[in-house]
Amino acid sequence: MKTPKEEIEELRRQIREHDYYYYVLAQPVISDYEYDRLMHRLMELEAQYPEYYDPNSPTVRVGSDINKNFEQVEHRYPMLSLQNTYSPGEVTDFYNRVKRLLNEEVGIVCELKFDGVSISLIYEDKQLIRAVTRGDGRRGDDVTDNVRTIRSIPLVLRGDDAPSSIEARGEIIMPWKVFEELNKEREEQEEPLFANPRNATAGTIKLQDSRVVAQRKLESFIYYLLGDELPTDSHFENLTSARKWGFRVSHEMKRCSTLEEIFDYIKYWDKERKNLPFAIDGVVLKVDSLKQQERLGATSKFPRWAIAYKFNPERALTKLLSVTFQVGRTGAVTPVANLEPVLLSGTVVKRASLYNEDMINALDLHIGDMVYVEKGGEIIPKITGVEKEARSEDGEKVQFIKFCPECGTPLVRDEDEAIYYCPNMEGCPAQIKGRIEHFVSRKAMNIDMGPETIDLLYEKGLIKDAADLYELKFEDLVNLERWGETSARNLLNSIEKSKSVPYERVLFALGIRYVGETVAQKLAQAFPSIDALEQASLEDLMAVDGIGERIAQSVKDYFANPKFRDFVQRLRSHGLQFSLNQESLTSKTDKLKDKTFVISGIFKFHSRDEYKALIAQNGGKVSSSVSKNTDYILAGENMGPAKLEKANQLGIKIITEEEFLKMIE
Ligand SMILES: NC(=O)c1ccc[n+]([C@@H]2O[C@H](COP(=O)([O-])OP(=O)(O)OC[C@H]3O[C@@H](n4cnc5c(N)ncnc54)[C@H](O)[C@@H]3O)[C@@H](O)[C@H]2O)c1
Ligand SMILES: [Zn+2]
Repeated sequence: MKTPKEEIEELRRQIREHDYYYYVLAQPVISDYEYDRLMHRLMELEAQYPEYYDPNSPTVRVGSDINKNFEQVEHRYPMLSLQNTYSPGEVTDFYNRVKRLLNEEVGIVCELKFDGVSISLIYEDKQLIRAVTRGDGRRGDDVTDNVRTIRSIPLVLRGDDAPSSIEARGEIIMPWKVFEELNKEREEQEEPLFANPRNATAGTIKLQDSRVVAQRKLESFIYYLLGDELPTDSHFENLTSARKWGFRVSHEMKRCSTLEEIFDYIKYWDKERKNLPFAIDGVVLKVDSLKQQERLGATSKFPRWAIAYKFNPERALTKLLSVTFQVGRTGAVTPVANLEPVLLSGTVVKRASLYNEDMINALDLHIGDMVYVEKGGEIIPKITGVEKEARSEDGEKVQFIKFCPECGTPLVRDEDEAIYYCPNMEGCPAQIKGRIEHFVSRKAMNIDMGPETIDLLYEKGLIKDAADLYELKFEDLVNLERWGETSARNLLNSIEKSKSVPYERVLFALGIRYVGETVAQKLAQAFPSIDALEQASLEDLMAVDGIGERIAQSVKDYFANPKFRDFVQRLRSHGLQFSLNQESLTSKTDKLKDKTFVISGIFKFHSRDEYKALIAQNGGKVSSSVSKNTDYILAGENMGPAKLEKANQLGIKIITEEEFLKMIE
């Protein structure tokens, strides 16, 4: 049995550890709910044993996000956290307490609790001069350059009645859609996924390259104003005015004067939050009058005039059957939990991501454990806790493997990303096959072969890398088990056809680390041939919009490796496209003379910009909206329904990519 003192110390240590993962690394290893339980237990013990008071305890201090890569700035007014609760009873207590203390009419403003990163914006002479994170509550990181890229944050305040100097506090958030795209991209690149939009935002706002921040499409909401020039005593009214000055203020805030109204608001948003385009984790209740706020004051950690009610997470309890370790094409090893199927927010969950070793250790997982699963958005569910009481004796502790499950090579750990890699790039079958799979995928070379075919050809020794595909012969294939003339011919045709896949997709197909589809397009535009790309210096590469040091370095590393240079050389000798097709880009015809096109949807053969260029080169015009002047709609997959309807109404001809390319042949 632990003594209370030991338990208090242990909790403080654990919470500090989790603060570091959460605030500094933006990679929490336990759920907020678990964290809040630890904190709650610590508060309970500290109240019971006041002799162990410590001014540095996490119960008295704001968790710090300070990062040594930024300059720290003092806050003019301390930036505190919020008292939080999961219990409706404590909301009632809060309401009764402020009424009793103030002993007069109290208005309460209910707001959404945006799940992002808090920011302080300083305006002087109506100009944004600084943006600072909460830091440790007294000083925060100066992230002005990054914040300037967020469209919904005004750089200059508008209107004659806007105060000349003011501090606006709010939340920077990443909408679900952006979050999901970012994670999808990271999954393709085998980079560690962000657990939720809050962590993705926290990671983004602390990036060193503002250009990358700009691409992440962050948004913001302002929820508090400070300064000597505020128009009224009402927090609600002031925020309403702030809209006119150019701030984005949520329309979902509501002024309430009874407990009943407050609970209606809470109930409504507990359901309705699923329909919001961004994450919220609760609602915030604030005393409306600034004078009353001042009378109530604050502790060292939170104001007494506000409370956050947090929603219970949607989670399910199920059994952990086993853990498998998957090796991807970059050698990154990801642990995956196999679960007894369980229903969670409408879908059956069988597998969950375990992210990395730190997470496995923090959860102290054993096979056979009853575990909690939660969903962070539409993506893969994750394990957020273990029901320790339900643990059976014989369940083996889950340990991260030390050797590659595919080739037996000892794994190496990348400390920056807390990820294990199999370093056997050239010999590890999982990596070799993974690279070929990537090479042939639809968005890359679009060669029609599935993982089973790759497996088979690899096992037979017919392919050892993607360049070998171009050396396959009819005789190699036709006698394979369950193959015949047709399948052999189809595959060879598909391979042959891939030789005309444009340069930027070939670049993507190479599988250079961090070079996804979009990056490949940018590189191809900036370096129109592989020779130019190979010769580019780190600075040349970083001069391209959206290419940071990490990507640039990865490209340099790729071409510095003789094995990869040789691989590229072999592909080249087979006639793949290694430069932008200058001829087709400059050739001018008037095949599309006087024709106006609207481009809509997602395309397989060329990018949207390339189609625009092709239309222009052939004498046509491109317009962004459908009107009676439109001659053709060039439609890819998932064309917008509004455009489709309009086109049908006006009787405009809709053509496919294939049809379009025929027109300019
Ligand atoms: N999982 C983990 O390991 C881990 C670790 C540390 C902290 N946490 C989580 O973070 C919480 C503590 O973080 P915190 O101190 O930032 O508190 P918090 O996130 O619970 O609440 C305070 C924050 O809410 C934000 N907020 C959003 N909408 C707001 C609004 N309308 N008005 C005012 N503020 C609004 C502000 O940024 C404010 O700083 C914990 O309760 C826990 O849930 C989790
Ligand atoms: Zn391996």
